[in-house]
Amino acid sequence: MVAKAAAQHQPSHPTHCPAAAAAPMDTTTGPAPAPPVSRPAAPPGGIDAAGAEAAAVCDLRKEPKIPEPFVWPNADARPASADALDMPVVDVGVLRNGDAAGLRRAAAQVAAACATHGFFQVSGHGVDAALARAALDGASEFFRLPLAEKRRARRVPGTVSGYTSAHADRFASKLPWKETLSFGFHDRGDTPVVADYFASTLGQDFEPLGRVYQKYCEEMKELSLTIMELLELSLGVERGYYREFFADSSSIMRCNYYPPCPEPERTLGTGPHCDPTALTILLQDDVGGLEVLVDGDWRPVNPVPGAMVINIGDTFMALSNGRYKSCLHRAVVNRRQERRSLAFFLCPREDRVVRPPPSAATPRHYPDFTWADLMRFTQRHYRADTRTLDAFTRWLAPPADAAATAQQLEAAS
Ligand SMILES: C=C1C[C@]23C[C@H]1CC[C@H]2[C@]1(C)CCC[C@@](C)(C(=O)O)[C@H]1[C@@H]3C(=O)O
Ligand SMILES: O=C(O)CCC(=O)C(=O)O
Ligand SMILES: [Fe+2]
Repeated sequence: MVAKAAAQHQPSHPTHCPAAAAAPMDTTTGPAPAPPVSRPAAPPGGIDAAGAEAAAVCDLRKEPKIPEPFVWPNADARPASADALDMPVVDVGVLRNGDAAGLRRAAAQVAAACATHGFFQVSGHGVDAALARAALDGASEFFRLPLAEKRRARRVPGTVSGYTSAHADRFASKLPWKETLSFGFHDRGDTPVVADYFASTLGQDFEPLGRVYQKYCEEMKELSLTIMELLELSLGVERGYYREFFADSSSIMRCNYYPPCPEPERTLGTGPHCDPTALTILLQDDVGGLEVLVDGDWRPVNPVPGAMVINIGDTFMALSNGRYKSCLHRAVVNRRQERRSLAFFLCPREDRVVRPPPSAATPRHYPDFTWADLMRFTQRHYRADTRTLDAFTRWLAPPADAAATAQQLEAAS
């Protein structure tokens, strides 16, 4: 069974979108975040990380009760308290068909959504329906494999790529009731990096699935760049600024698999968080489970057949200098049905400096940073939650008084 573990300290979650309260960058905020919260060594007689992972969600579906490490605080797991979020389904086809009125409508829909809860859905995206279905079904095919086969792709510590079960190799409490398979995507060279990842990690039998995800990621990138054009238009910033910023992007593809759960009200498939990345394109199946926190209420995002869910992440919130909001969301699970979702996380090239366009840059709300640094922060030092960007900002540049204290301690020693 998953090793018992000390609870991790996590800040409580504000009841509104934190960015909505974003003030100009304040370098005098409190002390740097808690030190890196990594998985404590398994207790004597406990099982090690690999054992914990093996005993995690894969083998637990048959249990009548969920193990303690999967139990989340009520504040995080409290039930949805309102109707589904009424979010626009924006027809992004208007960016290509010359419909000027349609374009103005789409820009207005996106502006209203992104300046509040940061979520909207898109139709007219041009992603082939058969490809989307193959990508979802391919996820089921992978997650149905025996654990030993899935573990051949297990996550390399300190990176985001690979297979994990409940993140039991990283965390010791508040384990998410999910399995995930993540891999990187970029098209800066001629190599089909996703197809190669599947063939090299899972073997020749998985070449067809690797080609499905290679094609899927290529289409996700193209859709991301189209959405960047719409975001430029809706923000009134220099045309091409965001599209060019992500032309050489490095992104993360994540397949989420949420098994049925015997006690869904006590755990979460994915805990409350803001995506640290720039933009997320989520293809979900028809089960439902994604919820967004809006004015203190968890609001379900109902699946719309053929549409894809888009949300702003921390990196784009910084690129818009806080005008568009990266907001708290989570995924709940249920007793009866498995659920699958495919999240394409658009990220800048690792070394690009994240900085808003000149027209939107004063006063600055966030410091310059690179995605490489923010990604490393989430993979090695801080479990992404609702305060990741604030914690990262403090981690990057501790407030002056903290630096002075460190010098005094240094001098006194
Ligand atoms: C950069 C990333 C870290 C996570 C995957 C991508 C974007 C979303 C992040 C995540 C899903 C936010 C909730 C917590 C998390 C640990 C998870 O539940 O998977 C996050 C991902 C991660 O750190 O692997
Ligand atoms: O599965 C979902 O609906 C949401 C998952 C999510 O928010 C994430 O993986 O970042
Ligand atoms: Fe997310």
